[in-house]
Amino acid sequence: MVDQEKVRQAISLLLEGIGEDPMREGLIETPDRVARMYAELAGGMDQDPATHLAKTFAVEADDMVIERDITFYSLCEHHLLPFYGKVAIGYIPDGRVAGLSKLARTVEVFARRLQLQERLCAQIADVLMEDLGCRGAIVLIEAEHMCMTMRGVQKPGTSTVTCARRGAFAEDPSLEERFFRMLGR
Ligand SMILES: Nc1nc2c(ncn2[C@@H]2O[C@H](COP(=O)(O)OP(=O)(O)OP(=O)(O)O)[C@@H](O)[C@H]2O)c(=O)[nH]1
Ligand SMILES: [Zn+2]
Repeated sequence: MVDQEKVRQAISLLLEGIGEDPMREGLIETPDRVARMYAELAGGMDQDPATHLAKTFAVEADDMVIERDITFYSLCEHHLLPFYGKVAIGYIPDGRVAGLSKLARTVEVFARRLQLQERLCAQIADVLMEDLGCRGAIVLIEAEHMCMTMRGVQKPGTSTVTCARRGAFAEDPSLEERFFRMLGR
């Protein structure tokens, strides 16, 4: 749970720290705005991803389901700067499928917190295995990290690709190949 009062105090101090006057007109409401912003950007910490995957639909076939180009925005835990990009999820159902929107909602739960791209990828794959109860899951994330573009090493255009494979996808490389073929990669 984001303690908005603490964030307000911290932002006021931060403004002083960078040599600003937190009482000047343009900044007077900034601590409050930023506190509300963090409640939104870190709001995933209060959510249980299992709730989105609790409701499922029975299916006869166990064909691969892919949802691609799920846009996300997260914050890197090292610099508190955004990293953002797209997620592709593939899974092999075990008799039940999730509502399509619930995959994107699951991404949101884990993206809306301080993250590492690798952990974001792994958490999505794990929850699909545990809470959807599928036979296999694969999660591919391609993202740009602002801590690598606007500061530090300053390499705009660099993208980081991570992939987590679970269950059938970890055991059978042909499934992974099919996933990438279906994505057109
Ligand atoms: N593996 C991984 N690294 C990340 C992620 N986001 C940011 N980083 C990296 O975290 C590292 C932190 O390195 P440090 O040396 O502790 O911090 P720094 O001095 O600010 O590093 P520079 O970014 O190289 O200036 C950097 O290499 C970032 O690129 C992520 O999602 N996954
Ligand atoms: Zn970073």
